[in-house]
Amino acid sequence: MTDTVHIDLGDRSYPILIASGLLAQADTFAHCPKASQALIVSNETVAPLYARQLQAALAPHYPKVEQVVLPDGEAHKNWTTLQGIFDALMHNGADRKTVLFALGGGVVGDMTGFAAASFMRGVPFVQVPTTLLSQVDSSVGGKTGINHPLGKNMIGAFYQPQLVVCDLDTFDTLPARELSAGLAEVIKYGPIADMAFMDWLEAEMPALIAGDKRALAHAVRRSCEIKADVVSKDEREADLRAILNFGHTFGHAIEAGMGYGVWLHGEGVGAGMVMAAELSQRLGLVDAAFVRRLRALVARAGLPVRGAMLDSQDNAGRYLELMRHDKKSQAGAIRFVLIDGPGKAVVREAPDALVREVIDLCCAEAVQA
Ligand SMILES: NC(=O)c1ccc[n+]([C@@H]2O[C@H](COP(=O)([O-])OP(=O)(O)OC[C@H]3O[C@@H](n4cnc5c(N)ncnc54)[C@H](O)[C@@H]3O)[C@@H](O)[C@H]2O)c1
Ligand SMILES: O=C(O)C(=O)C[C@@H](O)[C@H](O)[C@H](O)COP(=O)(O)O
Ligand SMILES: [Zn+2]
Repeated sequence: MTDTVHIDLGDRSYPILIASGLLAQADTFAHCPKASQALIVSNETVAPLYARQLQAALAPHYPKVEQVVLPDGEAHKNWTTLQGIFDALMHNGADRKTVLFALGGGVVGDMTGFAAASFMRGVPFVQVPTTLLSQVDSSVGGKTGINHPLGKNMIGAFYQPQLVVCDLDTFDTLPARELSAGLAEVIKYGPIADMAFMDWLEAEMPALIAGDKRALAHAVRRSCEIKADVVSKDEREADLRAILNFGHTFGHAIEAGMGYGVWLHGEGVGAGMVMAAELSQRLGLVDAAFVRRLRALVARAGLPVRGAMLDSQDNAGRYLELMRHDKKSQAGAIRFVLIDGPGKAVVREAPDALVREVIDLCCAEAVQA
């Protein structure tokens, strides 16, 4: 049975379909925009696994279905790879109705969405996420873009897909490290919005790690519900949507500071959530027991609970330098997503001295789960 979560954005509303076997069924795509051509955008890892199935499912709906295969990895989330999508569109004679299908994880999804937002000033696109992370987070909500060497997702656009298709069977081929990375974004929804979901995650973590489809289906559904609710209230991150950035201020600094692809996005978010929780505690917003609880859950998901060392001379200084580029910063002041009591997030500044204390503590070898 297919679960459907609706994201309510007026004329930009769309459904998120969640089930096993969706990718291989032509019916899944019956209500996609009509066009003379579709372009599947995937990468060298995912295309050999799933592009043939998707091509067959799209064939009854589009006279021509083309493919472009990108290099794999966060290090390729840049202008050069984006140009490859535009080249494929131009060489295939794409027009304003051509539909792009993003088949892959968040890297493919973010770049395909940005290509769709900008090609001919906007063509439709569909998200077909194949990682846990992309099903629970990146395929939903319309943040698209590429990285700058100094900062994550610095260039992009808000641009919503027409449809999101979460086929749970794609988890069958997902490496364990990528499953854990996806669990970071799942865990995030508990402290910021739903402590009952955090209780559920604590109980079901062994099943999730083992790839149990029942548990994963619930995690995808509940994550999409929470994200859809937040995005529908604040599509372009005027205020509320920033809570979805919990763990990301530190995490993005780790990704950029280590070099894109060394730490996975979800790994940065895992350690980043622990660091943000430590900072929340120092500001008197949560108690030590809550921080311990979150750290233990992150560790049980197979994620790092310590930050990376970015600079042997002045590690905290390097974090601060990178975090000043964060999109939430205002007038040079870094704004953090903090936990203001379990299940509630707040976005605010923190004194540099406290931030340094947290970085020094969390990047030291002694910190254990
Ligand atoms: N737009 C948003 O709201 C949003 C939200 C969260 C994350 N992101 C972005 O998403 C990216 C991370 O996404 P990700 O974790 O999916 O990483 P990813 O796209 O790099 O995919 C992870 C790895 O798994 C491979 N893969 C994908 N599906 C597979 C499958 N079914 N079987 C086997 N291998 C598979 C990929 O080829 C890749 O090597 C980051 O760039 C992050 O900034 C965006
Ligand atoms: O959708 C959002 O809003 C998020 O913040 C989700 C994050 O998980 C995601 O990594 C997002 O791309 C980060 O946004 P950014 O604006 O900090 O680049
Ligand atoms: Zn994220």
